Amino acid sequence: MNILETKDLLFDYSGHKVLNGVNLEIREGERHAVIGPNGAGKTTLFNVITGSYKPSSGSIKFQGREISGMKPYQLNRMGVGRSFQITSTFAKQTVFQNARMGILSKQKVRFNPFSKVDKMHKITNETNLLLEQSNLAESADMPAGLLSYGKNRALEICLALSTDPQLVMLDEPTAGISKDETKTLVELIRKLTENKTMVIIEHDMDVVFSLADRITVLHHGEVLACDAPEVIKNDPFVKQAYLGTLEV
Ligand SMILES: Nc1ncnc2c1ncn2[C@@H]1O[C@H](COP(=O)(O)OP(=O)(O)OP(=O)(O)O)[C@@H](O)[C@H]1O
Repeated sequence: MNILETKDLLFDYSGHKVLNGVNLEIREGERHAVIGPNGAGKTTLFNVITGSYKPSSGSIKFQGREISGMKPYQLNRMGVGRSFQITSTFAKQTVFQNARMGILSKQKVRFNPFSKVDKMHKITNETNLLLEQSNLAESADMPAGLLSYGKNRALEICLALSTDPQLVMLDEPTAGISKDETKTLVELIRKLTENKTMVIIEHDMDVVFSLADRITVLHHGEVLACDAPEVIKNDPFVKQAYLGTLEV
């Protein structure tokens, strides 16, 4: 069953067509990578699916329900979580406070020191558990701005998952981090997205091929191919889109 489907999705920036009829099918429970050359429209597609941009036309269905045009917070409440390419954590807040925000929003409550003690206690426990699972427990009291870049990316993923979404969308989670940090982050992503559906935009092909069950290739705002990694790896049109050559 498909958890997410887009049909004939169109989007343009003041006349500059970026999504030219995207038909995407994401199966429930899979880890799905969206790849494509720079400027193919990957981030725009994410922004349209997660409600930051309204599509010019076309349909987006999440769990069978039309979500096109819904606001990001509505989609978040329905079970769609996302991370951003650019760090979106609050630098002056501690790692714990950053993580707690997501947990609070899931419970639809604001932090209030006068709230019932057991309610806040539950939220503190959940936050600590999430930080532990994300290997961030030791940095809980540190301002997020002082984390290493790699740990900040881990916090980013932790935030995307803090609302316990069924579908999590990660935009280039490993951008700008070292090979070693990438390995650690990939293992973290694998662990945290178990039993969830994940869609990831990623340029690092080692990450793509080690994580993805299926891959969609976007090219000039259209789906060029969608298949298992072994098939995509050997697709001559994909090679051409990436390398500008048809050598096989
Ligand atoms: N805010 C914007 N206003 C106008 N054009 C934009 C805007 N954002 C992106 N574009 C253009 O839309 C096209 C697709 O950009 P997008 O960032 O979605 O591609 P991408 O596949 O994610 O690229 P990359 O891999 O480099 O991140 C590009 O031509 C880009 O210049």
